[in-house]
Order: sequence, then structure tokens, then C-alpha cells
Amino acid sequence: MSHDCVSCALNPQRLEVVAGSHDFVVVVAGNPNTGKSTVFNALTGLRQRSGNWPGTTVTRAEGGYRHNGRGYKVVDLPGVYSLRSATGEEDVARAYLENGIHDVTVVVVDATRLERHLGLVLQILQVTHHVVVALNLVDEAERHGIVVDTRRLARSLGVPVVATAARRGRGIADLMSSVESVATGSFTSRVRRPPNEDLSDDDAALVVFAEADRIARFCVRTEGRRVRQRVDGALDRVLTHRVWGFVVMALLFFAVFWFTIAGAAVPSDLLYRLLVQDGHAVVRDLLGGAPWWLTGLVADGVYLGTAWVIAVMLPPMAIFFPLFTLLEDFGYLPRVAFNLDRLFAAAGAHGKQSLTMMMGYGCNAAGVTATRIIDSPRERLIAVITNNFSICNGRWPTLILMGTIFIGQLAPPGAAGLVAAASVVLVAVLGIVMTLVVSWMLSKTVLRGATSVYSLELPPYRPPQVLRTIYTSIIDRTLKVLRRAVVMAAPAGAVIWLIGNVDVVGESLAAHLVHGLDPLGLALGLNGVILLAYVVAIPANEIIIPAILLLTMTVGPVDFGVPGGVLLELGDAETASVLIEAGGWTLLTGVNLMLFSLLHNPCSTTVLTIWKETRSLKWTATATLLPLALAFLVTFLTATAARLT
Ligand SMILES: Nc1nc2c(ncn2[C@@H]2O[C@H](COP(=O)(O)OP(=O)(O)OP(=O)(O)O)[C@@H](O)[C@H]2O)c(=O)[nH]1
Ligand SMILES: [Mg+2]
Repeated sequence: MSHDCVSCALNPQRLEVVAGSHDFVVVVAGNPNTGKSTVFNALTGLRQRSGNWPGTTVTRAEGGYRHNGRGYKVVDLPGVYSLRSATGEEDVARAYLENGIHDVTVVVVDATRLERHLGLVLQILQVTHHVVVALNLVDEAERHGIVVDTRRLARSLGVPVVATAARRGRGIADLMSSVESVATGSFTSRVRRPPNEDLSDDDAALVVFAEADRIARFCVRTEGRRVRQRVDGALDRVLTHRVWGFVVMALLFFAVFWFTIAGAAVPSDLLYRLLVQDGHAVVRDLLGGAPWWLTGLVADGVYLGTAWVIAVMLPPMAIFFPLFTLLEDFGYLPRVAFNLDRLFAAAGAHGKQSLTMMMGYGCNAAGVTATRIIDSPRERLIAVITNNFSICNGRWPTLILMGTIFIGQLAPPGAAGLVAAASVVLVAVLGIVMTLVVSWMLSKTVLRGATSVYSLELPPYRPPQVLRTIYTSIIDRTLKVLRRAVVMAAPAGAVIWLIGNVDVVGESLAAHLVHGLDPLGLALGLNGVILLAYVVAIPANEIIIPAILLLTMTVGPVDFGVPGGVLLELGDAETASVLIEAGGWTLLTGVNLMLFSLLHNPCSTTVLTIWKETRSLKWTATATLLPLALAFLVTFLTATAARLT
């Protein structure tokens, strides 16, 4: 089960680095959250994910650089607390450090917490002498009046020590030179006394930590008062307070969603006019001489589907990801995990599940991979199965549109936006409630077992780099997700156009399918169009709304007298009137679509990721079908209740 992937990482064959055009292999190791991935990125110029919480990296990443005419292959590992520990993602790192074929180990330590991180350095030195210590985060140490004497440290350890501030690239050139001198043998590390073989593991650990403490006291000087601890402490008293912690959390998340929804409105509108309205006309013109079906397929199917997805998804993602990353880099996410810990424990789940839940807000596939930070297989499965209730990017647009045209409309015009945002936030909160309820149900039935006791290290608050965060989260996350959406939207647009235009016994194929699905759809307070759209959108949820609009127009009773696809050029108000007049939608349809969107099965990418992570057909099927069954049940209940009143 979940540890299969870890054990194959433990397989020594997998640990061999494939020979390529490099002369040396360098591995970056260290305690969690010390900036290993940031050092890796600075060395290689890559953009491996970093974040201010322990457990950001769960698998190893590889890259390379050239220095003085030699090629270096670099491997970034998950953090380890100790070479003796044995949790999921730590195993990957530990096995690599002990058996991996590498020439130099760069051990990254946090200059502000040297005493805690030297233990691991000493343990690694018992395995290899080819070590360079990257004393990272020296910028933060300077800010807090902590001075580390690198010469003394290097002398005590017998290996080169380089001060770095990897986020700004400081010290990286020196680090490369030191790596070179250790790799080529021009620097000979001092061989340390081997550990006493007769000691028990516990005693050996005590010896190591006593030495770490001695070296740290010898090399670290703290100037001035420990302002940082006071500030961090004061912040934590509020942010992790039993009552205020929740208040701040609710306000912060409301603010993030509200900024996303309100801030995306204007740019979305602009893109919409540019890509969907003007762009569509241009594409049709360009295809002027082509046969009608080609124009239809390309302009009304592929182009419109894709343009719609970009216009609707790009702005909210470009706002949501940077905001979320700023909170993450500041160090807020582990505090949320701390606050929600009791709720998750009461639900029989692991406290770290709140971290994986939050990763799911961008993309459930990412959330599922992040569950590797949970060691217990039982609790990890609960986290995998319930990640679906974190609303991913593909689903925000549907919620926002439904909230705007069905719920916002109920409020007076001035408050419409706020009410629409509130309805979306309410659905998100419902998602958290569902996560807890389903976790509880699973832990009481098929996934019974003890709740793990774990220690969550609260990382220090770190002022994030605002501009850089905005830049990297737009380039890395937003564009990556968008590319995927577009790749999925183009063929889906073509499929929808085709089934809408291929006639079978007097009706289009789409009409046959929609009418077949109508009875079930209406019983759920939805309709056949919505269900068919969800089938077409199994590869990617992003295309639900364009699929619904195109299908409504194709099979709806009202003839708008316009060629296929053109209805997608409508704004919110017109979209509403199309859905209501041609599709026969009511408030119930809008609300139930929101509920269905929250609950239904994960997209195909996520299902594939669940399979890769669990290697179990049973659990992959459970994670796929349980949410779908819930979606049917909840929408059926609300539809029935609505009909009775
Ligand atoms: N101020 C400052 N922040 C840094 C520096 N290096 C890394 N950080 C920040 O520290 C946090 C942790 O960095 P990562 O590179 O993700 O750390 P990691 O060691 O790979 O973490 P895990 O993979 O979770 O073990 C991020 O928020 C980084 O932006 C630095 O030199 N200075
Ligand atoms: Mg990392």
C-alpha cells in the first residue's frame, strides 16, 4: 500500500544515479525547512517547490550545473530530523544518504537554529567525510543578531562551511567552489573519530547531541536581545489561540477568497472580451473559406472552449496562488494545522491532514502527493480519500459563476458581489465540514485505528519576498495549471461540438444523451445537460461551464437563431438568461450544481495520482466513487427537500 512507493525508493538499484554528462554527483540534505530546495534552486537555476513548513519536499528532485568546466548533478532530498528516524519521506532521504552513489553531500543548516541542526551534520559525518556545510539563512540570522563564526565551525567539523542566503543567491558561488574542492579532493576533510560501536542507539544519539551543543556554543554568538523569539511568541499567542486563532483564520481565508473573486472580475471580463468575443470573430474570419464543419469544429469547438477556460481561470489563479504562497512562506500554514489539530484528532485523522487539505485547494493531485508527510498508512488513506473536498482550481470558476448569477442576484445590487463571494466561501467551509465528517466515518468503519501522536515543528515566521513570490507563483503554478487546462479544454471543445452536430435519427447525439440523462438529472435537482457535461469533463473539471453552455444551446428548446458556440460570448447576465430560458434552470439547479461541484469524483489526473500513491485498486475506487455517491445523495436530498417546501 502507501509505503510501496517508498520501499521502491529504498531499492538500491533505484538509488543509482544514471550516468550522464556530469563528472560529480552532489546531494543536498539537511533538517526539514532549512532551505535545501532553495539552495538546490540557486545551484541549478531550477524552480523546485519551496515553502515555509517542514515537509515541502516529499520526493527527490534532480538537476545540474556546470562550474569551472565540470558538470555537477544535484539531487534535492526531503528533510530528515535524524539518520535514525524512519518515516515515509524521510526514508527516501536516509536511504539515499547511506547508500546513494554521490561524491559530495551538501548539508544545509539553519544559521538561526544551529544547535538543533548540528546533530544531523555529525551523524552524516559518521557516514561520509565528503561533506560541505551550507550555513543557510544567514540573512535571517543577521536580522536577529545571531553571529556564527564559520571558521570555528569549519575547524570543529573538519569540513568546509559556507555562509549562504540562498533565497538571494548569496554565497552560492563560494558553495560551488567548496563543492569543487571536496569533489576533486583538493580539500581533504579531517577524518573524525568513529563512533563507539558499543553504545546503544540512544546513547549514541546522546553523545552526538552533546557534541552538537558544545560546538554550537563554541561558534554562535547572540548579540542584542532575542527580539525574534518575543515577536514570534506574541504572534503565536494570537494565531494559535483557542478562540482568536479561529477568528483570524476565518478572516484570512475569507480575505483570500474575496480578493480572488473580486480582483478577478475586471481582468476576467477583459480577457473574455478579447479572447472570447473578439478572438472568436477573428478565428471565424480566418477560416472564412473553409467548409462549415471545419469552421464549427475549430472556431466554435476547440477555440471557444480553450479561450473560455483561459479567460475564466487565469485571473483568479494569478491572484489566489501568490496570496496563498505568501501565507505559506510567512509560516502561517503550520499554524492552521496546529489550530485544526484537535478537530482532525476528533475525526480520527492525522493533524497534518489540514496541511494536505490546504495543498488541495490549488490542485487535488498535489494535495494527494503531499499526504506523504503523514506516516501512518491508515491516516494517510483518510487524507487521500478526503482531499477531493478541497476545492481545486478547476472548480472555482463554476462556483463563482453560479454564486454570481443565482445567489448574488438575490441580494440588492450593491451587495451582490459580497453575497456571491460569501456563498462561495460557504461552499468551501462545507468542504472542510465534509472532510471532517467523511474522515470520521472512515476512521470509525473501514479505516479504524489509533490516532498518531506527532510533533509538528512550528517554523519561524519569515517575511516573504513579495515580488518574487508573485513572479514565481504565476510562472510556476498558474501557467502550469493553465497549460493543463488548455490541453484538456481543446479536445473537449471538439467533442462537445461533434456530439452537438452529429445527427442520429433526427436528433443530435448530444440531444439523445441529454434526454436519456434528464430523469436522473432532474431527480438530483440538476439536469441531463449538467450530467453529460460532467462526463465530458472527467479529464478536467475546468471545462464544465463551457460544456454546459454549449450543450444547453445545442439541445435547448429556445432557438436563439445564432450559430453554434456564439452563446459563449455572453456576459454573466446573458448567461443567466440562457440557462434559465433555454435550460429551464432554477435557483435549485444553481445551488445543486455548486454542491455537486464540491462533492463529485476527482478529475482523472487526481485519480491517476491516487493510484500511483496507493497502488491499490480498492482505495483508488473508493476515493473515486465515495465522493460521487455523496454528491448524488446530497443533491437528491436537497432537491427532494426543495420540492416538498
Ligand atoms: N530569508 C531567507 N529565507 C530562506 C532562505 N532559504 C530558504 N528560505 C525560505 O525558507 C523556507 C523553506 O525553504 P525550502 O527550500 O522549502 O526548505 P527545504 O529545506 O527544502 O524544506 P523541506 O523540503 O520541507 O524539508 C522557504 O519559505 C524559503 O523561501 C534564505 O537564505 N533566506
Ligand atoms: Mg525542500
